[in-house]
Amino acid sequence: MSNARKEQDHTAALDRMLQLATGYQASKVLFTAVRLGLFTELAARPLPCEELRLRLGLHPRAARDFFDALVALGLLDRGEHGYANTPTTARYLDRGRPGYLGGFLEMADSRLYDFWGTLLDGLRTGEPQNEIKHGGEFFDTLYQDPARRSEFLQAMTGLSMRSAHALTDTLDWSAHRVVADIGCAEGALLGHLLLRHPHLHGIGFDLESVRDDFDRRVERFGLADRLSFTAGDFFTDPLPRADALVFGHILHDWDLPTKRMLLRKAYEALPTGGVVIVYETLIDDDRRENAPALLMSLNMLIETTGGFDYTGADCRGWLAEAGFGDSRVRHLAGAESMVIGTK
Ligand SMILES: C[S@@+](CC[C@H](N)C(=O)[O-])C[C@H]1O[C@@H](n2cnc3c(N)ncnc32)[C@H](O)[C@@H]1O
Repeated sequence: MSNARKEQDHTAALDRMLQLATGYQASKVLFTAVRLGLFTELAARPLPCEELRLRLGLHPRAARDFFDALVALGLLDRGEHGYANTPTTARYLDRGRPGYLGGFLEMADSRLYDFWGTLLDGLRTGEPQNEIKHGGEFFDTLYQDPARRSEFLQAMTGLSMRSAHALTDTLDWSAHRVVADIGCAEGALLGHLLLRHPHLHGIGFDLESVRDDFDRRVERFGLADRLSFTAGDFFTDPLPRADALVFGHILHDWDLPTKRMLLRKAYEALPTGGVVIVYETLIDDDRRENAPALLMSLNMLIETTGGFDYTGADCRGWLAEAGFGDSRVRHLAGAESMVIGTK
């Protein structure tokens, strides 16, 4: 390799490193815009700088820099009528739209941003850095505060939306009748799936404390005759009987013995020919490429006592141990993939 080429490579790698080093600034600009409701404010029409500033209650000193930083980051457009949403922020960051993803960003800001500040402590001790840093169980502790519970569950809906759509569209559902979503949160996956596939019935299985949030969200779908909630604890209760069981972002919350236990329970609950669908930010088998999945695994260090993300090959191994004769990995959307095991 020539010296000039080596120098170019260094420069590119250095630029990338510096971009990573200041990534928290860009994150915080995005979080703050979501928290201010800036994208919702722009839903009806573009707004000139001064009007947008006044509506958001910002001091004049840095408002223009803030808005133009969002333009430079590709999160706003600016034209003759002022600042406007991009097609993507209009679709995903306007609180009035059904695809609103801001719940996840709001939670990333209000909880995770500070918790990640003590990543080093987590790496040194192996202990979570969130509300349970000084003891307690994650879901029990979080769900004691109804506002935090709802914020978390809405965040899950936002986080899982793209995979839920991909799962609905890419899998052949014609052979299935009853689908149970284990740890269903607000039930958005089942709502979307059942609207698209009218022959399906759905069971959302989650802790009793999630029931109200589930009912509130699925009411909008008008699916009361085909979609129900079963309260249960997957540590102590059997899983609902269904011919397809979905585990979305469940296994990564727990340690290896729990992951194995849940897949064994899934095997017991399914009829022959039934399927289990596990979806997450699966790490690539060589553990070099899917950075969001590896960062998600570190997020499990921050959030849980024993959770971690894993590769498709890992999951296929656990499925085989649980008795599933056949399994395959399929990409869903973005950094997420699913593993499908057939009994
Ligand atoms: C990380 S969230 C994933 C939610 C959803 N599946 C998704 O992908 O968006 C984990 C879910 O598991 C539920 N959960 C936690 N512990 C549980 C338990 N012991 N039994 C049943 N559900 C549980 C939580 O209430 C929460 O809804």
